[in-house]
Amino acid sequence: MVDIDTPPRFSRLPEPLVGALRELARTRRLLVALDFDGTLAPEVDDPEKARALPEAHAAVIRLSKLRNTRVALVSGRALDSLERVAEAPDDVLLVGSHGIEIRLDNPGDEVPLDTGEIRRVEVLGTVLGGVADSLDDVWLEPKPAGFALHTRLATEENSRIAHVVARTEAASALEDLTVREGKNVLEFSVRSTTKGEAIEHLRRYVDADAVFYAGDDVTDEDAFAALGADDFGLKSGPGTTLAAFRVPGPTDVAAVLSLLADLRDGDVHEQ
Ligand SMILES: O=P(O)(O)OC[C@H]1O[C@H](O[C@H]2O[C@H](CO)[C@@H](O)[C@H](O)[C@H]2O)[C@H](O)[C@@H](O)[C@@H]1O
Repeated sequence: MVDIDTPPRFSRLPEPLVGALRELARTRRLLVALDFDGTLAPEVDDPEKARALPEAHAAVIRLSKLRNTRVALVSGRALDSLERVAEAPDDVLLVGSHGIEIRLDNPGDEVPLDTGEIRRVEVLGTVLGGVADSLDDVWLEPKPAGFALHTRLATEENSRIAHVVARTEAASALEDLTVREGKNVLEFSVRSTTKGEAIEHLRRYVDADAVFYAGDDVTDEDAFAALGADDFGLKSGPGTTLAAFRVPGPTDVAAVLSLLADLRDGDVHEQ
């Protein structure tokens, strides 16, 4: 590990953040866990068109090839959707559906839905499908254990109605649903796993001495809450957070990841 000045291209990053990153880079075994939408990838209207910024994608690949370093993507997306948009190498661990779906190194780590849960997902689909069909520009994204009700392109009024009616009708049709509010999206699931539980699972699986986590949305706060004193939490964008550090958005997240990769492979140099 070298300890020289931060290269000029990283000079916009706050000094306390860079100092803490240098400390983290010395960790023996590191887990780098990353949210996808709003963190690696800028937000777009069509979720299928979201892609990580090129610098973020390159940093993910570099970090995943470093010794004693594992990278995980921890997303609210269904696992198959995350696989498509993330275009990550096989050695990157993937967590989808806010922790419900997990792709580790070996197949068979998944916990399939039981018949009761499958039936509940079907009922949920009928109820939420009715809400989406009744309002312009409100649409339903299916996931294995539930649905995301998207309102990004809807008017404020339709968005408000969608949220109220969907919550009310889903609650009267099914008990004990997990409902999560995100950016222009309301998510319903028949399982209650969180990103925080996913981080704890990954920490044990990787046997990490420290964890780096970056995220932008309300559901990422569960992951930040799972971090300890030796870990590093990075919030992307505005909003209340438990993370110790914040950057304005995906462009700066990419810069932080590039610097972490440089520091971790002892290759910091003037560019
Ligand atoms: O946990 P994440 O990786 O941040 O995933 C959260 C949700 O991301 C997607 O929706 C969000 O991003 C879309 C693309 O930028 C945007 O159109 C939408 O308004 C956002 O809510 C995804 O579609 C959801 O399934 C994820 O749960």
